[in-house]
Amino acid sequence: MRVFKLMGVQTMIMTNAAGGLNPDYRVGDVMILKDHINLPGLGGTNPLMGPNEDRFGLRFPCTSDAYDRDLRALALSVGAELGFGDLLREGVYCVQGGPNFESIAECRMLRIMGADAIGMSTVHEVLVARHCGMRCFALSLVSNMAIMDYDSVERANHDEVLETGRLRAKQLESLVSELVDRMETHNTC
Ligand SMILES: O=P(O)(O)O[C@@H]1C[C@H](O)[C@@H](CO)O1
Ligand code: HPA
Repeated sequence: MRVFKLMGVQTMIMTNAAGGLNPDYRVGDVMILKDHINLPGLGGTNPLMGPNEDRFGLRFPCTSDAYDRDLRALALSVGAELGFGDLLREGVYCVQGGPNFESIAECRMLRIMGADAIGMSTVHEVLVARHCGMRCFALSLVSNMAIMDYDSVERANHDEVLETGRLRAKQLESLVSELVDRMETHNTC
């Protein structure tokens, strides 16, 4: 992120695959991140740990405005214009350390905590990007539904994640391309 910053990048667009926790979500939905829960961060692991690099940003950065409001609104309208507005959601992404998928009890806890989707990436990048003043937009492809039921015979697996990625690749490509075409290049932060 800091190399991008030094290269003059002002806006970061990030994508990930995530497990759906919100029962209204379906495999193949696309969730625009409006906020996150940084589980490793709450546990004391954070990419901004260590001496602060003052030339990049503040020691104690704010995260309540991590995901740019204008870009979120633009993505929703672009998705609607492209004809897949019904797939689009806005929600809270929770990051865990991985590489294992979550247990049933963990999924239930995360849902109670307010997470709509669970994954293993993106938040670290967002924290460093925001620390140095870059505008952030991120979306999650709901590649699988988290297992919440002890009677379920389903198992989270990476093959399903990859398969859903292939299924939605073209739509996500057009969404991101159109977003890039239309977004203002100036940094509003
Ligand atoms: O897009 P990311 O890397 O967050 O994708 C998720 C997390 C793991 O890399 C993988 C697990 O299936 O998908
Ligand atoms: N959990 C965590 N990370 C993920 C998942 C999941 O269910 N799906 C894709 N990445």
